[in-house]
Amino acid sequence: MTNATDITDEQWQRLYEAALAAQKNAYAPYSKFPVGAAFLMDSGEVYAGCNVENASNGATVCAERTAIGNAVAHGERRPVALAVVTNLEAPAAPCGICRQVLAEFADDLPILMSNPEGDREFTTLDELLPHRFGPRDLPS
Ligand SMILES: O=c1ccn([C@H]2C[C@H](O)[C@@H](CO)O2)c(=O)[nH]1
Ligand SMILES: [Zn+2]
Repeated sequence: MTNATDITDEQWQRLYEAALAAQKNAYAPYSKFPVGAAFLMDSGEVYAGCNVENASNGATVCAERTAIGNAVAHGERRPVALAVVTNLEAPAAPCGICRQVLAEFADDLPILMSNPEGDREFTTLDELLPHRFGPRDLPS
């Protein structure tokens, strides 16, 4: 199982920079809360995304979900690390919907939560979503 210590400082830095760059493209005219996210996949490739809001609030998509969609659209399936950048002083964790979406593609996942100042906190999907319902729970 991949954990934060399996990811090198260089890999975390690369992910952070990709998430920070994507955050600059966030479409967040309603919340004014831009978010960037970037996944390192088992291929070694990095895929980023940003939140894309909508005048119909419920149609808003979080950065984590546009980023995983970007990875999946490139044929990738297995994320090994995630970095999320928000403008909060205390870096924010992915929302509940995104946690469930992450659980579709990873059993566990080290997650870096950061901001443009470079403050860093680490968590994992296991910590954020214990006792989850996932693809393994469906009858085959
Ligand atoms: O982890 C998070 C939390 C929130 N948002 C977005 C959704 C919405 O556009 C804005 C405010 O909730 O932030 C994300 O992209 N990721
Ligand atoms: Zn979310």
